[in-house]
Amino acid sequence: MKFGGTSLADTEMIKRAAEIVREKHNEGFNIAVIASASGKTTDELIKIAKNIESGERKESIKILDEIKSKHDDIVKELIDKDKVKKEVLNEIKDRYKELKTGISELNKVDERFLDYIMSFGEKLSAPILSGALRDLELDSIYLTGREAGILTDTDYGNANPLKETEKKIRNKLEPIIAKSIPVITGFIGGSKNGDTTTLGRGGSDYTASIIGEAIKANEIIIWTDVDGVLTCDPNIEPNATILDKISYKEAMELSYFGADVLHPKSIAPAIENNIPVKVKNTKKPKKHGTEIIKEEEKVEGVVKGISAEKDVALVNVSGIGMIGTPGVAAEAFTALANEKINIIMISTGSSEPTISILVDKNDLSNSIRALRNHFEGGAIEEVTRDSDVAVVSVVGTGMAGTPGVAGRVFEALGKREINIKMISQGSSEFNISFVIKENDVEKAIRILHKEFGLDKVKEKLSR
Ligand SMILES: Nc1ncnc2c1ncn2[C@@H]1O[C@H](COP(=O)(O)OP(=O)(O)O)[C@@H](O)[C@H]1O
Ligand SMILES: N[C@@H](CC(=O)OP(=O)(O)O)C(=O)O
Repeated sequence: MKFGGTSLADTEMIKRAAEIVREKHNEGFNIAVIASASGKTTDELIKIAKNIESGERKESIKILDEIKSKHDDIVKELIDKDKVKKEVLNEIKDRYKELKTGISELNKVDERFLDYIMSFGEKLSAPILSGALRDLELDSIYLTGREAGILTDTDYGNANPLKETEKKIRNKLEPIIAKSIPVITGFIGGSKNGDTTTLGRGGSDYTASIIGEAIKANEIIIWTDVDGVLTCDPNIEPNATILDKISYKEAMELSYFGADVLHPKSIAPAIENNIPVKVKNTKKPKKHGTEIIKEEEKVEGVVKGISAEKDVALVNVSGIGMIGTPGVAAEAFTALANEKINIIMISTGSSEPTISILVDKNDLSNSIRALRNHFEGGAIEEVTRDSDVAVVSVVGTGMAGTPGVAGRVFEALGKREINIKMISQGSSEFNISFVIKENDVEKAIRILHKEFGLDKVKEKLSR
């Protein structure tokens, strides 16, 4: 079971989370619990890092003090047993002192130190949730991701578990789970050289599936603040409806292109072992939520969901000299790969020789630099950027082999004057993704949600 930041945001929510764990335990299940940082703590920790960078040390200590007192207040209100309360408050005090010392000793925040700072949110919330379980007379211990066996590479900010992780987790957790309920920090791991690493924003879902895979869990439950995976982001379309069942593939596509409710990497470990992933609402544990499984359920409307990602940018590489010059695309990809830049989407033009490459917005400057450096003086005449873009993805396994879906998508958008800058459809045909102006995203999602009747499906969202 993984509880997201929204599910651990305050005393009331942590109480609910602990009750959910108790109920499942009383049904006879062995459980490993993964905790995200409480509420927006990770964002606050990033602010600390930014303040250190800009020399505002006083401000960073002020934010740290606020984080400490917020967590202290939760513990005082949440935990009744004096012994447990003392243990958890001491843990918070120790972590506070550790980070305060770290802050006062450093002037520059490199990516390694940023991971160290960001890890403190989970290091504060997980002991609290474990304490809440002990307060309910359950046997529980608190572990960091590293202590649980998550060993990663040193790709700070986006670390990947090493091969030996699976066995390490199994050896460590199996004996614990048999007699206790471990509460493990989500999002963080440790490298071989002893550094703390993080798995990418929203990465606690990934921790849950890494651990679920290692201990061969019967199911992985992601507890969050909505009733499940919805047909689209409910903040954009309030008529979003709940998807009872979706396939691993559909969940991967929706999360890859912006459905925050799941981390895109969290599905792969579940697929390997065919472990069902459930997404449920912490405030309404009795509701069925969404079940993510292997089997594909084709729905009548063909399209199941729509997602969008705004943190992207387009890089265009163009020049007459590219015509008939083999290997230009390969060179562009290599230049980006050498900088560890992930290519989200590509398209090529023939009348105007252009290669358009969609990358993460954070990678834009590095992409431009890498391509200009590589191609300067050669076949490429121009490397330009367009950061006023977003990618929208229309997903549904039933789309494969159903003619006319793309036609409907683009006709509906064309009629409402939404200009398409780039299109991609994989050979699996259950996903059409396209790039539009950032400002058009909300409008496009609402148009397509209606066009494919997604607002008419079963249940509406309730929070
Ligand atoms: N297709 C979608 N289905 C469900 N939630 C979505 C979707 N797209 C975006 N979201 C957003 O994701 C949020 C849950 O993710 P997140 O804020 O990371 O929660 P948690 O703290 O539980 O990890 C929801 O509150 C919702 O606003
Ligand atoms: N706390 C981390 C990891 C995480 O997964 O959080 P959440 O479950 O609240 O999305 C973050 O904010 O990125």
